[in-house]
Parts: sequence; C-alpha cells; structure tokens
Amino acid sequence: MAELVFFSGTMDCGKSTLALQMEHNHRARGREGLIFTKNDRAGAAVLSSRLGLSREAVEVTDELDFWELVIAQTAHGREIHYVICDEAQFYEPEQIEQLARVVDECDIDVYAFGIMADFRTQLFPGSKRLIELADRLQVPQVEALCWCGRGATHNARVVDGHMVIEGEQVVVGDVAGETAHAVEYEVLCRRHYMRRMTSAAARLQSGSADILPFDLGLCPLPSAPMGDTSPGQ
Ligand SMILES: Nc1ncnc2c1ncn2[C@@H]1O[C@H](COP(=O)(O)OP(=O)(O)O)[C@@H](O)[C@H]1O
Ligand SMILES: Cc1cn([C@H]2C[C@H](O)[C@@H](COP(=O)(O)O)O2)c(=O)[nH]c1=O
Repeated sequence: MAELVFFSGTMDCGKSTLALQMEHNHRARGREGLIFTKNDRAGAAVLSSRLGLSREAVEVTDELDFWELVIAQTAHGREIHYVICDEAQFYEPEQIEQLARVVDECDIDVYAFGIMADFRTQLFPGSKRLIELADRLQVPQVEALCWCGRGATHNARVVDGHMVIEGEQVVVGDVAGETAHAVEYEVLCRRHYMRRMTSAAARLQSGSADILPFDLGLCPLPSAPMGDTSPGQ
C-alpha cells in the first residue's frame, strides 16, 4: 500500500542527498517518478545536495495542484509509482493535502523531505500539515551536530554574525561557511539555541578560536528566556 512519508531533520543533515539516493534506487529498478522542489539554494527547478549531486526537478509554485498534475500525467498514459518532494516545508498546506490524496486514491508513494521548524522554532505550515497527515515521520540516520558536539535539533538564523529570532519566515540560504550570504544558518542543540550561543559567540566567550573540547553541559551563561519551545527541526 502506498505511503506518505515525511523525512525530516535539521538543515544540513542530508535530506536532499537522501531524496536523490531514493530517486536513484527507485529509477534503477524501473519505477517511474516525479521530482519536485521549491526554493532550492542552487536555483529554480533543481534538487541539489551539498555533496555535489543534483538533478532537474519541477519547481513548486503556490498555484501548482499536485492532484491535477498527477491525474493529467496518468491520463496521458504515463505510469507514476512515486513522487519525491524536496524542501516540502515551503509547500502550501493544501498542496500537502493534494499529495495525501495522490497516495490514497492513486496508490502512489509520496516521499517528502524538509525541515520542521523555522529559525524561531515555529513549524512551517507545510511541515505542520505533513506531521498531521503523514503515514510515517522518518528521521535521517546522519545527524548534523551543534558546535558543542551534541546532535543539532534547531536551525538558527545568523544575520551579520548575530543570531536573530525575528524576521521573515522564509529566507533561502545556506549553513555558515559554505557561502558568503549576509543571512546564514547554523544548526544548534536546544541548549545553545535557547542561550543564543552560536559557534562564533562561543569562540568570543572563550577568547579562543578553538571551541573544542565539547562543552559538557557546563556552559555558564544564563539562558535567554524564549516563548516557544516547540521541536526545532
Ligand atoms: N565535503 C563533504 N564530505 C562528506 N560529506 C559531506 C561533505 N559536505 C557535505 N557533506 C554531507 O552532506 C550533508 C548535507 O547534505 P544535504 O543533502 O545538502 O543536507 P540537507 O538537505 O539536509 O540540508 C552533511 O550533513 C554531510 O553529511
Ligand atoms: C531555518 C530556516 C531555513 N530556511 C531556508 C534555508 C534553506 O534555504 C532551507 C532549508 O534547506 P536545507 O536543504 O534543509 O538546508 O530553508 C528558511 O527559509 N527559514 C528558516 O527559518
């Protein structure tokens, strides 16, 4: 029976790589699929991974209707066995409902990939609907790490070197060190997210460029109180 699966983890944990691997494996066995993405860092209509792999994909616009598109394709005689959806956090909730309908009424597997929450720890509307509707949530095996060595759970936004907790929900960008964007992201454990302690702030505090060995929970800073403590992936 077909499934709607939401593969979700922090930024930089390998979701797009996994999407490309799954697509490759299904195609290698003669299965036919459709590939979608939205706002990929590499540009429109491309699904890219930081490992250097990429492939053409359909760019999802707010107007795109997955149900109509799949029905139109099958009416033209195309057999579709699976649908890959990267950056699914950016999809409209109605589009997630269309994807669920594709699974249930067309018996087509839908594999969605994306982060759950934004830099303020608030769920993206598309991810919220996926959590509500998915048959399964799956966490990729490789986890991104906070600078302290713990598994990262939250996506922090860094503007001009400072972590921010206010701003537009969607600002496409990369993790620090990989590009020269003014807006960057850094994945953190909850403890350091709540303390707004990015790797740069930790370096400043320690007075050293070396932030190892891993802090073992002995960080002396008082926590900066924040309103929302929902899951931050
Ligand atoms: N130079 C590298 N060597 C090995 N692995 C790398 C390298 N650069 C990136 N990666 C891997 O790629 C992962 C990020 O892959 P990507 O699919 O782009 O992540 P996501 O889509 O979750 O943001 C990193 O967690 C790391 O495991
Ligand atoms: C936290 C957060 C992220 N984004 C953007 C930044 C990236 O373009 C994508 C995530 O891509 P990845 O493949 O998972 O690295 O989302 C955003 O727009 N708003 C946010 O709060």
